[in-house]
Amino acid sequence: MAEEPVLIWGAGAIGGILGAYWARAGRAVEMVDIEAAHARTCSIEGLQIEGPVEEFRQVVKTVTPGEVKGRYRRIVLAVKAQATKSAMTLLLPHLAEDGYVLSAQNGLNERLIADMAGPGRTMGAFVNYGSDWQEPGRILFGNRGAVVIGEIDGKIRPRTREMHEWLQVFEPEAVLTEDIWAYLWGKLGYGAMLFATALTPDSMSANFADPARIPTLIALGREVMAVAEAEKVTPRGFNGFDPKAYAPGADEAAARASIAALADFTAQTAKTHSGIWRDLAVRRRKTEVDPQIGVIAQIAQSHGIATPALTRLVALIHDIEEGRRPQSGETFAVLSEALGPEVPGAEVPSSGVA
Ligand SMILES: NC(=O)C1=CN([C@@H]2O[C@H](COP(=O)(O)OP(=O)(O)OC[C@H]3O[C@@H](n4cnc5c(N)ncnc54)[C@H](OP(=O)(O)O)[C@@H]3O)[C@@H](O)[C@H]2O)C=CC1
Ligand SMILES: CC(C)(CO)C(=O)C(=O)O
Repeated sequence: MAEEPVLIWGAGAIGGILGAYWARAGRAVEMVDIEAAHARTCSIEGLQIEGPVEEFRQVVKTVTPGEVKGRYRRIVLAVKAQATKSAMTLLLPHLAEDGYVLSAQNGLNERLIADMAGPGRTMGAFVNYGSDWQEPGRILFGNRGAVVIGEIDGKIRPRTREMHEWLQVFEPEAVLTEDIWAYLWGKLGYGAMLFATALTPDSMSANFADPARIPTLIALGREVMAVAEAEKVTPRGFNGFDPKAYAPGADEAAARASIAALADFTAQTAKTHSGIWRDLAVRRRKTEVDPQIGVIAQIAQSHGIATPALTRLVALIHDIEEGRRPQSGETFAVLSEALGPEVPGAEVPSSGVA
């Protein structure tokens, strides 16, 4: 009997790459995407993966949500966080009773997926490879990065091992964890910094290497790690992000060493700018700031923790989304200002937008 396909819901930068690698390895995989032209190209001419990691073209059967038929036991969700609810509404009729949704996203989407599908039908993943959807049928694979999979209750089941093995087809160093939340919170710390880099036109690496911006980047990491601690999560590190370096009371030198490692890691990718920067500067659309960063500020409030940098960051990203501010060094300086004069770089330049 033919193997039952894994369904990837969202065939963009993250989902499309998984689909292309799995199909190339002969795995049964199908994809769903709302971009009809992209779905058509992936199905007929093939999805072109390009960039320094590997270049190949691979046909992967891809349909639009309205064309999905039947039920699937294994669905990988790879849409932006703000599309999670609408994508889940569309996919739930196609999720088998004994199936599950594996989130391959940034943020705490597993919470919403568990609310909608049930905790028993939810699995988590943390992904840190870098990729950009370029146009229908073309994705840039900029760099390899950490890939981790785990159950939201921490228990490793046969299905977890099965999907770990699938992920290893794509990333041989993929990790199977009993604490996926530790990685997701680690990525939230790094993610907050990435949102700050997107306030500017500069590359991720240039931001991490800029002495004037480093104290603010560290402050963001610290705010997220303080909230993680209040949530009783001990974040795990990856690709230069060392969560202990940003923990309450940690040494400043450790945080600076982690920022230097992030400058180095992000210097070695063909994806020079974050997905957030790309949403703002290239796709001209809303970012994941509310479900990814706004949500941390909300959780912080429930613990009575102040997060001035995260709160200001959310407002500044909204300003850029809505055309009230440019992506500029001045906009970054407004973020630094939220931290008070003791943080270097906090003074807004006279030409800046207050
Ligand atoms: N790209 C990267 O390097 C990394 C991304 N991530 C995270 O991975 C997640 C996915 O991001 P990424 O792959 O970059 O995003 P993309 O926008 O490249 O891909 C998502 C795809 O899903 C489509 N889509 C949107 N809504 C639906 C829906 N309801 N049903 C089916 N398809 C839909 C999108 O179409 P449309 O564009 O028209 O909305 C798009 O083609 C995000 O949480 C991101 O933060 C994590 C690590 C790295
Ligand atoms: C930078 C990256 C690819 C993580 O490495 C990311 O998560 C993003 O673009 O938002």
